[in-house]
Amino acid sequence: MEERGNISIHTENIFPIIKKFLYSDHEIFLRELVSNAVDATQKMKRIASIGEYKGELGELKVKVAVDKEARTITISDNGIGMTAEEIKKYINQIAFSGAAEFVERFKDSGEKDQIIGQFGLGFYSAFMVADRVEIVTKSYQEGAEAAHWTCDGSTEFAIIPAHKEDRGTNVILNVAADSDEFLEKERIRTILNKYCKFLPVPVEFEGEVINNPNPIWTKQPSELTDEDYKNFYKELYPFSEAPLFWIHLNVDYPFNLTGILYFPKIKNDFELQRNKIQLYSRQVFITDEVKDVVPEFLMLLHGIIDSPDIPLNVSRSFLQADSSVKKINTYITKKVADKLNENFKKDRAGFETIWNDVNVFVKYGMLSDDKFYEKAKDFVLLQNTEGKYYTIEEYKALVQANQQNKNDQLVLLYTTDADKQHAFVEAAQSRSYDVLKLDSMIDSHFIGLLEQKLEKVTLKRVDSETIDKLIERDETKESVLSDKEKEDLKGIYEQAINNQHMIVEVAPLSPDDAPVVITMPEFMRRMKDMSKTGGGGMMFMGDMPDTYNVTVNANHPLNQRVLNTEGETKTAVARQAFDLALLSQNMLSGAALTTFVKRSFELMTKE
Ligand SMILES: Nc1ncnc2c1ncn2[C@@H]1O[C@H](COP(=O)(O)OP(=O)(O)OP(=O)(O)O)[C@@H](O)[C@H]1O
Repeated sequence: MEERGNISIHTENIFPIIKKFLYSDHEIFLRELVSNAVDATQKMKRIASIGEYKGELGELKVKVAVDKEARTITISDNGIGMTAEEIKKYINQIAFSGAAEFVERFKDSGEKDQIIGQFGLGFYSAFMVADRVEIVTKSYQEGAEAAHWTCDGSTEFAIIPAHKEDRGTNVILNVAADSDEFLEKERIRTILNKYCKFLPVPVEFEGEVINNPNPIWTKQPSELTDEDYKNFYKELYPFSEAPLFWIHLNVDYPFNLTGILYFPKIKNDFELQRNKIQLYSRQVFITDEVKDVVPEFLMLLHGIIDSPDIPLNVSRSFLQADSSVKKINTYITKKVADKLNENFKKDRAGFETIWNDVNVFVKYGMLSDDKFYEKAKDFVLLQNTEGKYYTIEEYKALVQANQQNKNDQLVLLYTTDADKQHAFVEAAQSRSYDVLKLDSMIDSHFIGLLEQKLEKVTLKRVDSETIDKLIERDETKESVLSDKEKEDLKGIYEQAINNQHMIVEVAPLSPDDAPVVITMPEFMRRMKDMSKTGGGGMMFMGDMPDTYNVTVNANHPLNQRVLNTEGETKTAVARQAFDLALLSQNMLSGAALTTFVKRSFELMTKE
């Protein structure tokens, strides 16, 4: 006997609204229906395990089939099935009211783009691609009669008795004219691969099981070998280099979370490596946009997070404030820090070999998360120009005796380019100073962080001052020139250089130091760096030409010669000395270099 009825929901015509809402993400209908089928088989397994089902369980499985001729997609399972009464309750009432609620909540929301794809619409999502949906189902309960339900997405439905041998449910979608793409086998295969790859029950398509029902994150770490982790990484990212190491996440209180996070080999273009963490909920793929769920600095990691506690059906602003999301954030941060610390402690040499790959990530974490800083400060490594690694404390101890200035500040020297700044590095080494290599993009921020966190420590780039001033002592150097001679020498150089952005100063350095030294003060360069990365409200600095200090060494014999030379040669020699200083710092190029070479030949010819 056929029964017809009306689905009792208040919103009329939710179908067109939903279709419009989910326009960009129609494909999730398959995820929803396959997950329902998986749920039904898992419920069956549970019912059998507690002895409430005496019949044959069979091999629990979900099948997906496409019939292009008949224009249908069928999702079948041998799960618990439904009686006609249950269809009325679960499909007519629950599924439809869920869809109605969705429309009510989000129809005026400006955030709809963000929630699309994260909000599981459940069974109703079938109507995004089908103009008629049928359910043929038979409950596992003894003596149950099969039922056949049909609905065109409006609020009307029909149920008739049906003939079905086996327990379980077939959901048949009669694909709508505008959804032809879903009748293509390849399209269906792609969608299954995206969302269903790790569902816990075998999913068969075209005679093949398309999923891995027991992915390694659902197992205990003690059951797994390094090979297992590496193979799984390959399965996820077939084209990536092997990971450096990994963390197996596994908590069930106060929230539920499993997963594996891999440390990839990080290239400097880390922007490109984002969206490599996939979010699952009970092995169903949800999204690879895990912003807000995973701390920002951990977005560089790869892998999988699986949690039913992450609310998927809410908007982004809600997600940020959600307490389980916050706890998950804290937990992941802690696990990552602990893992790094463990690697550092267990195998210092090994840790040093991967430092190049993890340093950007660790520094990024220290900058963006205070709790991470507190843990990482004990294993973050500093590398010097000789390639040796030190922790912060080890390094402070190393330079303590020799690099304290007159104000009791420890001055840590660094280079951003050991080749270009070679003359300065060498000058520093001649005084037995140690020089750190801080040359990645993140280091300019990291330097600021160290100064802010470490007491009585300041960092200076080797070329920010002349060697005497780099680490200031109380001693004053005698000048062999009188004040009048110094004044004259300054005038000669100013005339020879003839550039208002080169500030000339005559100072008594050691006779062994270079005759002319060009430096850019640390604070000036940092402000310019900040303006380049857009921070600190220093935008205007970016447009200013570089200004340098030119220190003329009063005690160098060359400068005494400049003073004593007559005529044009005087300026030529001063200019020559200045150009040589530029040259040693890779600052001489183009026309200036050509002029320099010509002048060199002229001076040599004169001698
Ligand atoms: N293949 C199936 N076998 C048995 N029962 C099913 C099947 N598909 C759906 N149901 C029943 O219909 C109900 C409604 O399904 P629907 O997908 O709309 O919501 P849900 O699965 O409860 O929640 P979600 O929004 O997470 O999908 C299910 O809870 C289940 O009881």
